[in-house]
Amino acid sequence: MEGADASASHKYAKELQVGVRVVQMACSLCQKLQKGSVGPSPDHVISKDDDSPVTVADWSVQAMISWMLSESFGRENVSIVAEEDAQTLSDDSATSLLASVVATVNETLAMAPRFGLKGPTKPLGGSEILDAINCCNSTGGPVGRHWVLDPVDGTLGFVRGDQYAVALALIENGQVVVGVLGCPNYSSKRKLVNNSSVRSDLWQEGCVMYTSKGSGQAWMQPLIQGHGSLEWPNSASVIRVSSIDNPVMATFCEPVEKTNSNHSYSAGIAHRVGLRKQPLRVYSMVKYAAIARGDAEIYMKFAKAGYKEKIWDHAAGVVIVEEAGGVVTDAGGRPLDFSKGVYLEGLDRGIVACSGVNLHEKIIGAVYASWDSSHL
Ligand SMILES: Nc1ncnc2c1ncn2[C@@H]1O[C@H](COP(=O)(O)OS(=O)(=O)O)[C@@H](OP(=O)(O)O)[C@H]1O
Ligand SMILES: [Mg+2]
Ligand SMILES: [Mg+2]
Ligand SMILES: [Mg+2]
Repeated sequence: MEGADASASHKYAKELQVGVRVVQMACSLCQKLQKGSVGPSPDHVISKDDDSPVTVADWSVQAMISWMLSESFGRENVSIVAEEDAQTLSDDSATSLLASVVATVNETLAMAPRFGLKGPTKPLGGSEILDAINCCNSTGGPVGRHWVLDPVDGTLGFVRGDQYAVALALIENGQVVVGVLGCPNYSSKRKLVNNSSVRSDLWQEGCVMYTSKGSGQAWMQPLIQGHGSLEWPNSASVIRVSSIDNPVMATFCEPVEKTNSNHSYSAGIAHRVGLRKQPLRVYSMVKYAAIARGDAEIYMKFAKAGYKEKIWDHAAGVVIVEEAGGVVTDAGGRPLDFSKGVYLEGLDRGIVACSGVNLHEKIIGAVYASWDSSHL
């Protein structure tokens, strides 16, 4: 694997290599569910206590990655902070749901050798799979190593056959040191377009992006197709942020759902800064991927007051954008703090990711100038 191999002597070489491979496996799992070749219909959605959606894909990816990380690094060495828990799946009324997760996970683990990894010698049972999901209950913090996983980020995008991401990061002593972002519907060849009606089967293939902190480079490889002859190690290319720093030419992206980010506030900022293009509304951390790859220059997210951003929604994307040459801060211009546990504690108003300092300064300046008139 270029990129990860090129830095084989690097401190995080093994973490990066395993991380990229398990995210490749997870993307393959999600694509199979989305194509309906395994498990229930991808739009079979269960509502969590906070009314947000979860699917077989979310649980299956979390179980599979948790099992593979434990297998690769030793269960006792692995601390994982992840979005999902297995409470609903453990319920007596959820036997068919659990059966779908068990089948999906085992089918994916059986493919591990194709991705250069070792799977289990026999299929995992329901209790092992529940255990793999439940052991991702670490709360992170300022000391030690913690993996951070969003098994399916942008579940709504996944359900709608649109953009979604598998996001895995490693935090060491409060700093994000490895980031891997799988984007199954974001072609490594085609640009992102503002058209949520484009069906995923027309996107052909997705990509995985990855980096380690301080490497000064971020990489992208196409998805390994789960069929045909597998070519591993796969080709990888360096990605870089856009060089555009004129607001007139810049594209900004933001969440699709108004409930997740204040669209009218970001429109006000865009106007103040002199952005002319329509916002690119994209589900999930694919927004960070678009900045890192140079398909867009600005990402803004202004959640409602009182909403606390979680580390798994940002860790992988932030380090990839930074190493690709970009800047990510809160809306006050301060770096995001991944050392305080599950939440980005102390976050000032929102998140601003930019391809360069020039645009970033303009956006932060506009936030300061406009805050009094905002309605967040
Ligand atoms: N109220 C509210 N405000 C802000 N953010 C919220 C909120 N509720 C949820 N979330 C988190 O947002 C994640 C999806 O963010 P996106 O940027 O993909 O939003 S959007 O779907 O494009 O609208 C989503 O990630 P997933 O749950 O992994 O899909 C949530 O962690
Ligand atoms: Mg969710
Ligand atoms: Mg998420
Ligand atoms: Mg999620």
